[in-house]
Amino acid sequence: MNQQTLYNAVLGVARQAGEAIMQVYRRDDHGIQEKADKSPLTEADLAAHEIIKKGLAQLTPKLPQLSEEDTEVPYSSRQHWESFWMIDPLDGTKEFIRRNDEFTVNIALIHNGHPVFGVICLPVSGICYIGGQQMAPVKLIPGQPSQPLQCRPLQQPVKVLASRRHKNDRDLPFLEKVAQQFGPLQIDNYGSSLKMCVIAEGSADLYPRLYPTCEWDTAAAQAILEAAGGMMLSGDDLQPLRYNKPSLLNPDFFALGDPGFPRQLLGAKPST
Ligand SMILES: Nc1ncnc2c1ncn2[C@@H]1O[C@H](COP(=O)(O)O)[C@@H](OP(=O)(O)O)[C@H]1O
Ligand SMILES: [Mg+2]
Repeated sequence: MNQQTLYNAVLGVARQAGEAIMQVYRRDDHGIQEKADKSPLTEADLAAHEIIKKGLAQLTPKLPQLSEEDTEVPYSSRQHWESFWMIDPLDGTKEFIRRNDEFTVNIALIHNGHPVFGVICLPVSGICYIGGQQMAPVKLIPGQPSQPLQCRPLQQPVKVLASRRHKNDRDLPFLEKVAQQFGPLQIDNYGSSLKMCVIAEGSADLYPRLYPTCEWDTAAAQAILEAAGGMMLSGDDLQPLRYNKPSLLNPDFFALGDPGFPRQLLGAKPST
């Protein structure tokens, strides 16, 4: 199977997972449980996980998988993986539970610690974002021609994206610094990896994430955003986020539509 055929087949797997999620979403009862870390888990997360696991195993039997719903594999094993699938079967579980439609299916291919391909689907609308190093990034809207994704140059008012649920007391000092340089900001809130997609389609400039996330929350989005001309930089070293680390937690990061965004605004971490 050539690469484009494989990537399109992975898109099909993500869409199937989205359909399974919608079957649960339409029910009154989402089958909510609590995970060991107190975060919620629904029947939809598990149904999507199973579909993706089986679908990717059929397509690429030799490639390992790491999913939010199956993180048992120890670092001593996975550190030897050159390529693997990184999966968040349902990103934005809290949005799913609150029924605001802002949740996504995320599948990324990681190669040597970097995401080289990603697909993100929004089950409610059927919209998908797909792209990577070997595939021009596009937005797929059901019933419409595919739309190329291209980040926009930084413009004023600077449009900043933020989580709906997770905030940090370092957010405000950081945003004040950006506003001092660029003037009043426009701030929009979205759940899930959708925030990076909005930057990739050229509708926003910046998403500072100064609150923890895990590698599966960002991998697919990073592949798509980078292919669209943007960046996802670690707050630690201002280098692109890396994957398959001993800890699967991401550092603080900044998703940028314009790679020329002033580094001095990102570099000095605001005091806590
Ligand atoms: N304390 C924490 N540690 C690690 N990741 C966290 C976290 N709190 C939230 N997240 C991550 O943030 C994601 C939601 O981001 P947002 O607030 O932008 O919608 C969650 O995705 P899931 O819904 O897949 O669990 C979860 O992985
Ligand atoms: Mg997630």
